Amino acid sequence: MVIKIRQLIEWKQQKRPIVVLTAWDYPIAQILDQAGVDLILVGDSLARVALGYKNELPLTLDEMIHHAKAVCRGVKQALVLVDLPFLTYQESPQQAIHSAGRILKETGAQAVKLEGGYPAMVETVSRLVQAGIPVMGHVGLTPQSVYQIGLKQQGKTKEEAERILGEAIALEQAGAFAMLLEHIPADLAAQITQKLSIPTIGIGAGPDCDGQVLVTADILGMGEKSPPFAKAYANLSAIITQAAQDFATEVREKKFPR
Ligand SMILES: Nc1nc2c(c(=O)[nH]1)N[C@@H](CNc1ccc(C(=O)N[C@@H](CCC(=O)O)C(=O)O)cc1)CN2
Ligand SMILES: CC(C)(CO)C(=O)C(=O)O
Ligand SMILES: [Mg+2]
Repeated sequence: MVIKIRQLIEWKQQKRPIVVLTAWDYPIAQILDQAGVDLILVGDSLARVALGYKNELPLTLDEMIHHAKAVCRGVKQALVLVDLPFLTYQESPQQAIHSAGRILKETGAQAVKLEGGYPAMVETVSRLVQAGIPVMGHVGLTPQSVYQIGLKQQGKTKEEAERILGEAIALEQAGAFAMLLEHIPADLAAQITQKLSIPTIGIGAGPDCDGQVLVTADILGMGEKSPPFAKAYANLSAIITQAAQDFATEVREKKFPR
């Protein structure tokens, strides 16, 4: 990991966009790292895209650590950051320090991300940062609250937009080093980006964030139900299907091996 956290603030000041993608295993991490991605997020979206769960909630800390270790083995340059899974940090600051501590000690990742900017979570972020653990905040659509808020865009009303802006400011004051903004109106994301001195990383948050993230399964055309804001830059599921069918045909026609 050659890219350091202090670098991110310089990139914001220089208006150099920050490139973030998710990874969940060694080969994908290695390819993304060598492609020059700045930050690699071991997102809890791996629950869906790698493990077949219907949402992020079932993912355990042990499962996350298992994947994060594989990712870190493949990365030389990028900064690796890991999502704290659902209910591995919401109980108390102690629980958050314990979980984040396991991630940093057991995987080699440099930072964690957690969801929410309500007062108790701001306190948790402050405690993590005081303990020496770098934290990225995540506001707007927080997928771990799917049973309360669904997966629709957040921050459409003036009150909601003000609450999200306030959460982002409070998390920055608590010591977060960057802020993920998910599925909020572009003008709200632009306003938050302008107000914060730490970088914002957007997903479904318009073009004016300091960086952009997408889930790698979505950019590869492997996402089963990709969000409306995702973009597929390849169609890997078609390529894999073709390769599997070509192999099957050659085996059945006794053309492979030869
Ligand atoms: N692979 C994949 N998985 C993910 C994410 C991703 O980026 N890609 N991101 C997180 C989930 N976020 C969303 C955000 C929006 C939607 C989505 O689809 N929204 C519809 C509404 C869907 C609904 O209401 O049910 C809309 O129009 O806004 C789905 C997952 C975690 N899992
Ligand atoms: C990329 C992002 C922000 C999408 O919610 C994420 O947190 C994940 O992949 O788990
Ligand atoms: Mg996540």
